Amino acid sequence: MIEMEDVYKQYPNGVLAVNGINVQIKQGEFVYVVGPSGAGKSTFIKMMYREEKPTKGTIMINGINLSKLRSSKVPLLRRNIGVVFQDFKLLPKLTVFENVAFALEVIEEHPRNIKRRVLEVLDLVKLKHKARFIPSELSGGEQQRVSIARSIVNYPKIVIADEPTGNLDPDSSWGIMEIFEEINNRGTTVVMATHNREIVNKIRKRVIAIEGGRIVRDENRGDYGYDS
Ligand SMILES: Nc1ncnc2c1ncn2[C@@H]1O[C@H](COP(=O)(O)OP(=O)(O)OP(=O)(O)O)[C@@H](O)[C@H]1O
Repeated sequence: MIEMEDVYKQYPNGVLAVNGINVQIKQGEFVYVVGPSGAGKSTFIKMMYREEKPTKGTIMINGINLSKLRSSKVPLLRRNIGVVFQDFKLLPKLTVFENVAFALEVIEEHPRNIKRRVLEVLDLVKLKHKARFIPSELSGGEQQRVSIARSIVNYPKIVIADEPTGNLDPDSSWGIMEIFEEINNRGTTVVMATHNREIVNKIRKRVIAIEGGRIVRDENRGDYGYDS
């Protein structure tokens, strides 16, 4: 469960990016976050994985109060939340396998378990056959699939994606969405900020629209609702 109560975020330069948000997202939901550029979508989701701290208000993630979470405990939180970015953020010199294995090596998982789990998630994203490739040898869509594999390798309860199809062509984008749906079908909460109208209107899910740092619409099976 993700819960925000009366959450505000003002950046040091004075911009009020989130202006009083109250929301609850239950375990297993799939939520799109939509809205115009600069509306506060990224700030809203960055606060869920403590990339940004709220200026005011309470954020609870699976019972953990993020405002009270010590910095030393943030890595522990991140292990339970997978994050996917628009620009993939893969390590360029590591192979696909190594990029995905990295998160398990950090927590000193047994090498045998690492291999089994990495191959399992690479199979889910249909990239087992490219385990030895490096990112520059892959298409954008394939690189994003690696980054999704990396995000779920620790069995997180929540996956947060910021504009995951933003750099991809339509075909690759639909492939990425199939994977997110599969992850969600297995019980993982998915929160996705997106500008992709076609996807939001076709694969109907809960839609939270943000404008000027506030939630202006929150609908189950909602539509994208903007022209561009
Ligand atoms: N680190 C920062 N420091 C100062 N201001 C910021 C910072 N990050 C974002 N902002 C500002 O906060 C507001 C909300 O930005 P945010 O990135 O959350 O919007 P967004 O809805 O995700 O936009 P986009 O769709 O263009 O990604 C904007 O005015 C932006 O300029």
